[in-house]
Amino acid sequence: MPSIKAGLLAPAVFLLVDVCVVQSIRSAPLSPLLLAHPFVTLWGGGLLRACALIFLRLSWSSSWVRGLQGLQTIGVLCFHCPVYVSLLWGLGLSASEELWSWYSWRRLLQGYVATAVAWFYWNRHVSSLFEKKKGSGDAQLENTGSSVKRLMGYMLPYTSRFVFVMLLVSLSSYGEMALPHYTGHMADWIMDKEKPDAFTHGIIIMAIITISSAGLEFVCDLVYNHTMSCIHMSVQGLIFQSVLKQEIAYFDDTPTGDIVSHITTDTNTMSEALSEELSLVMWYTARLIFILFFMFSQSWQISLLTCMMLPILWVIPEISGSFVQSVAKKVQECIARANQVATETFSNIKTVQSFANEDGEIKRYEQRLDDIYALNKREAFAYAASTWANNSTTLALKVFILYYGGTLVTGGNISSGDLVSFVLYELQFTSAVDAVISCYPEVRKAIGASEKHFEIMDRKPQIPPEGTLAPEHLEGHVEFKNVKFSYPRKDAPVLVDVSLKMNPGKVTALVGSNSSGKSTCVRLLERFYQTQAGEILLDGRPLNSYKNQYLHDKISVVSQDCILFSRSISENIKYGFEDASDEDMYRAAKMAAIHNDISNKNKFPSGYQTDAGEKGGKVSGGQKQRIAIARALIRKPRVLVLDNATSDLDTETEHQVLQAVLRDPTSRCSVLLISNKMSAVERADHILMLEGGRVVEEGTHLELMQQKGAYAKLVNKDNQGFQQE
Ligand SMILES: Nc1ncnc2c1ncn2[C@@H]1O[C@H](COP(=O)(O)OP(=O)(O)OP(=O)(O)O)[C@@H](O)[C@H]1O
Repeated sequence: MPSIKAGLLAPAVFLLVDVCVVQSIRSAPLSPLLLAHPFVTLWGGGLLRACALIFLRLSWSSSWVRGLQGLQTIGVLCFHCPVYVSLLWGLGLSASEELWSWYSWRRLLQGYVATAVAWFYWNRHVSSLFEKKKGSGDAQLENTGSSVKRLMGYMLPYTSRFVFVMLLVSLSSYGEMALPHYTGHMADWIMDKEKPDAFTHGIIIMAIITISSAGLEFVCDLVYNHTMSCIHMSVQGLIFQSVLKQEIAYFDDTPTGDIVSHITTDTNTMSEALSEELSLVMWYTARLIFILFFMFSQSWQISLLTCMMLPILWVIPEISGSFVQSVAKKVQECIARANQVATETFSNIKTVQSFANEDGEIKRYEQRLDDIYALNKREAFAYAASTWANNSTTLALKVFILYYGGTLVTGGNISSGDLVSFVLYELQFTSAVDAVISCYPEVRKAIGASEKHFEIMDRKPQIPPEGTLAPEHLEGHVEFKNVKFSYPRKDAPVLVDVSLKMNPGKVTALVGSNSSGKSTCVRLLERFYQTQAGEILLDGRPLNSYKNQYLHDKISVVSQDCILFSRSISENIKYGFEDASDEDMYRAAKMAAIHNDISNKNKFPSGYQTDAGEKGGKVSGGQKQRIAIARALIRKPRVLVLDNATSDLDTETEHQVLQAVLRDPTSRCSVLLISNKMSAVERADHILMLEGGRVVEEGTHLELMQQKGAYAKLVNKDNQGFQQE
């Protein structure tokens, strides 16, 4: 209650002061000089009113009064009458009555109504088009501005198409809006005995306009939708590109589902909202302009009246709609409570029956149903009242316009045809204004959504720029020098101090318990992350000085979860290396000990053309791993990393693959073997034992077994597990 009082106090005080000022001017003995210049009195009076109210505004603490709204209201209240009278005078219309009666009670009351209407327009609709969201500042406006600029940037290559579309929209809207004009005049032409052909001409013109407008609309929609889908595709492609460029840490932090939904669903929603809503805003704005043009050219008096009555048409559905909504919400809550009783009863049916409380539960449920029934009655009443209120205000407006229009027709100001056209325009006008106002927030929302897309597009991958080295010949020597590393957003270091060397033609094995950091070493070698201290050298040069593409060609990694794509085996082996010859593919498959399997029609019915199935579902685990190894070997890498990639192979096949790789003169590369199978590790040339991110032991299998340290323990544990199995 106090807030309502405080809210009403400002307008009440302003009203009182204003009435006092106007009545003082009215009763003041005006000097003969002023009487001779009524315009000076008119404008001077307005100025005096404004000064008094502005003075009051300065001494008022209410934000509404002190804000822009207060100033606008004062402006409309004090100057609408001087402006109106001056306009009448400027147009050569009779202004004498208005000039001498502006301070009468009737005019004063009319002035307040006009001010209230103007306030409503500004407050409820016009200002909402420009308003910033609560709590957001200039930054958001700036963001929106820059997003609009960026979006325009994507539209720029299609400028000629958009100009064409705008032209078609204007022509089609003009045609459409000219129809009510002709419809109205049909009434005049039927009666016109002097021009018997006018009616037929009118019909022909209307038919031509209708067909042309529909044709233009069709072409316009076609061009517009095609252009928007081109823009959508290019934006989606750019987002995909920029996401792909991000560092691996970005993918660690961002769930894959989010990324995919962002690239597909979010961009789709944004584009659809932008293209659909923007097209609606475009169409209805064009229509609105032409409707206003035709309305004002038909009768400026009824046009002004319609504009003034429009807020009533908006405010009544808003009030009645919110009442219906609040009752509907209560009904939903009541239904939920009734459901809760039913769920509780049925889920605890044994307890209910054992206490013989069936009747009690039925009563409880019936009480809830009674509540719903009572609310349903209220909802039905509210709905009927709201529909009645909406329909009767619309009808009242029409009757009012017809009455006023009728007086203008009988007064000879407009023809009856003009009035009919006007009523038709009035129908279109309300729906066009409604459409523009309801679509605009959607366009803003879509622009807001685009900010997120641009954020991703602008994101710079947080890895140092790639190097320039791409030497023709690479030996494949790898050296980790006192490498220290911890994952982003993870404080504890994963690698504390790791030093290791890998040499061409040799197998270096990395072993250790789970989470000791083995795979992390591989990720660093692939340059997915950056070391925090120490360095990784490839042929004596820092890894970062090599080109990315070159590095990934020369270092091939096969991991345990090797993924095959739903394509042919041949396409899977040549993945990312499509230019490779079939001979290269056979060579790689032979080295990976999979060629014989693929050539066997019982296992692979179409040989290399057999489809691997989704995620390689049609291929066994061991075959999948060997195909993945062939995929790595086809590139003739200088460093081959097998990170648990031979877990599904028996020890003999694994050894056979490694020997083939090491013996082959063209691919005599450095091999890093990470495996939980100690039998596979045994044959490595050099073994490093990792524990807590440190190399705790290193040497050959025999040397390490003799040390009887951590490695020996691991081997013994593995053997025990094997024996138990
Ligand atoms: N992307 C990541 N972000 C944060 N922490 C990670 C990430 N990947 C691995 N880790 C953590 O780093 C540590 C070492 O992981 P790593 O995968 O290198 O161990 P591993 O020795 O290969 O283990 P396993 O034998 O089980 O595969 C683990 O504690 C793991 O939880």
